[in-house]
Amino acid sequence: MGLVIYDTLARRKVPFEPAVPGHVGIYVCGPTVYSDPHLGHARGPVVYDVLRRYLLHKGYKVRFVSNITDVGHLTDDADEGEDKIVRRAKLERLEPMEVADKYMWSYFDAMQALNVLRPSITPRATGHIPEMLELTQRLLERGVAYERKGSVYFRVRAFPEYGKLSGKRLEELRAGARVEVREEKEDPLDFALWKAAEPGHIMRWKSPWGEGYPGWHIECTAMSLKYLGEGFDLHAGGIDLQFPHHECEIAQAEAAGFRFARHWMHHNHVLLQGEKMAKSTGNLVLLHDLLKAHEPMALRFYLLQTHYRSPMDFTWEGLEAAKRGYARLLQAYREVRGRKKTAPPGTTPELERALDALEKAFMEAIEDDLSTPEALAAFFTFLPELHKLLPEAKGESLARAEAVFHTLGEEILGIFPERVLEEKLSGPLLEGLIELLLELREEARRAKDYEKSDRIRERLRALGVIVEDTKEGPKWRLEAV
Ligand SMILES: Nc1ncnc2c1ncn2[C@@H]1O[C@H](COP(=O)(O)OP(=O)(O)OP(=O)(O)O)[C@@H](O)[C@H]1O
Ligand SMILES: [Zn+2]
Repeated sequence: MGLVIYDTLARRKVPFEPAVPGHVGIYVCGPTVYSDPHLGHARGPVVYDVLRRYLLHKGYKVRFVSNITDVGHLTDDADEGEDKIVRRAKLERLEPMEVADKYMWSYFDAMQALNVLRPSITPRATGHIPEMLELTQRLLERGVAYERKGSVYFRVRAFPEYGKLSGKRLEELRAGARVEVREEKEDPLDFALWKAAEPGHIMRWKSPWGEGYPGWHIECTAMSLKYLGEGFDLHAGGIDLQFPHHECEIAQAEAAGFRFARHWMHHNHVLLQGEKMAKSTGNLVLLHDLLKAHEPMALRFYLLQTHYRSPMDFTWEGLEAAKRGYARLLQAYREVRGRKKTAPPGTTPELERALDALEKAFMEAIEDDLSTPEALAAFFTFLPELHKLLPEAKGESLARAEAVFHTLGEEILGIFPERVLEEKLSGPLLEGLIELLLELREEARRAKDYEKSDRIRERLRALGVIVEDTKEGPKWRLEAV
């Protein structure tokens, strides 16, 4: 495979070679489902969807695991604070699982609209408590974890490689660490694997150390190892997860004696007015609002216009520009399809050469650390050439052009689902056409051309549109059945 990715752990671009030939295992940290998703939540799924689509195109079998966090993610991302789901449940007066389901489906709906392939497995944290308990137990047995008052903490001191992913140094972290209110930890850097449930805490499970609930980091270690096995190919997520979440995931897995992910990828944030778009701060644009008002594929195109490792500043002007760019591309694809139907047989050598150049530039871009902006640029370099050649283009070359649009645009980038190619007449257009026919019919009646006015009414009736002449003029309705 020619793919090279920037591996956060190696701190450089490395060839992406799966451990088992022909198979790729990917784990992407999914959302904590306590509110509706914002645009930032779509970036990772769309980026890793392109990676997955590229691998599928290359013939790999891909197992793509992306979890749902429905317990254990606390409000301050550390070991204090309230569970995000529980807090929302109190606010909305719902069961915690009602909150989780409500926002999980809200997230899935948005992902479907964005043409993101469904994960092969979507494990929920609450469905994997036994696996987390087993891993915690194993860490205790190996002396890298300890129990205090029903909670179990990971002993960071016992894992000298802690910090290798984020490049953070233990002394600096320790100097900057908050001193915990409860003096349970041996070291402020230690983190919870299991937390004792306080009286009244709703989400709780039985454990060897009393009733409690899991820490956020242990979820992903347990679920990724369960479904992808030791030494799986890729673990990915947003850069905010690099530390502490992913650093802790590595510590838990490796201190337990398991080989963990071979490669790590992190996508940068979507920003709004220079700040991270985030539900916790309310600095956001909701995905559902965007998807209602704008073509979802233009939104996907917008996300892909920035390289995943660069921050992306969301602006309304940027979105409008992306819509125009996407429309140009889609229009060209539709024209190719239209012309192909009537074109004479044969090939057009210049078009063949332009397609060769497009395919080469596109694949080089994707294989160079998933450079979707350059892959899109390759299309825009191709467009003027295409428009020049279209009027004279021959059938076989047009058929190839259509296939190239499909392979690169839909199979790999996922921006041309069947839906956008159908040039369907929509409601407002059809209503306008009926109104226009009724106007012409009125003109015919005024000119006493009854043969024409009756013909219009009969033809409409045959199509299921009933025209009635009333005192206020002609009215129309659709036949009930
Ligand atoms: N603005 C953003 N841009 C890109 N990715 C984001 C952004 N915000 C969150 N993510 C990513 O979305 C995934 C799910 O995030 P999660 O639900 O844990 O977010 P959160 O931290 O609870 O919410 P938020 O950060 O919005 O307050 C993570 O991989 C995270 O990195
Ligand atoms: Zn995770």
